[in-house]
Amino acid sequence: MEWNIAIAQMDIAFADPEKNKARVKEWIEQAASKAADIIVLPELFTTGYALDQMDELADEEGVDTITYFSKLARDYRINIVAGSVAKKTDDGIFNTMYVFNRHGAIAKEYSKAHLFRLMNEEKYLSEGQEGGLFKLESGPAAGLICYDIRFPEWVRTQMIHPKMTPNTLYVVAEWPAPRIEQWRSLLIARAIENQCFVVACNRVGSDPNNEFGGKSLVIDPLGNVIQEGDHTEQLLFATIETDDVHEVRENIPVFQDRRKDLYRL
Ligand SMILES: NC(=O)CCC(=O)C(=O)O
Repeated sequence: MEWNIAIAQMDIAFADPEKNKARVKEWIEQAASKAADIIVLPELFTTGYALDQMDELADEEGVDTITYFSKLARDYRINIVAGSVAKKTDDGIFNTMYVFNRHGAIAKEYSKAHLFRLMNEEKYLSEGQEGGLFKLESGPAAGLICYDIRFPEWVRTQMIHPKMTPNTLYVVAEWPAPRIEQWRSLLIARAIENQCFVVACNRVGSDPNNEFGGKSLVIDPLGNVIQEGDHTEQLLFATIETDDVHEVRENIPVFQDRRKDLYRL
């Protein structure tokens, strides 16, 4: 299926959810006006890494995020990978991705599984316990949040689910500029080893602790970069053909050739 993607490579106003939500609405309007099927937003796009203010800023049970983005998805008939937001629950605060389909229904809620100590996440946030698989009209997909991409075993766990093999990985991030080449290499590796598309949205700009690197990417199942952002705010577009995944997997049948007798995954 031909699938038109928009990536909102945005700056994030620190600790200012209302400003960020208003800004994102504009990106969604623009993406929809250019016939995008889906728009992808960055990690913690409502608050940024205002971790020590999360008690006040985090969205109680995600209600505000669900109400706001479900309506936008429906109004603009666009699927939304709503990056991630801080979600407050009785079990702690999670770094949670919401995916809405174009009817406004929640297709997925996924909380970041691997917390990034270098940015103090483990001091303020709780770890997600479940995988990121979901389905849209374009077929099976999976969500990953930033540091998650450093764990190929976690990505592979999603890919070998008995009921569906994602054709696309959606990655949302606040990845700092000094390690941006690692971001690029890791994403290309995940695309090649899993023979799938990777659609990755990183923020730009800076907060009190980090400068962020942009370089949002769309990568095909052979590892070719088909769209790439620079380090400025921009709405990026790409069209992918999700059926290409089948040809690549037939040509080099990595999933069939796995030695399940030699390793556990
Ligand atoms: N927000 C994050 O998870 C950042 C991950 C990161 O920078 C890394 O190097 O890994």
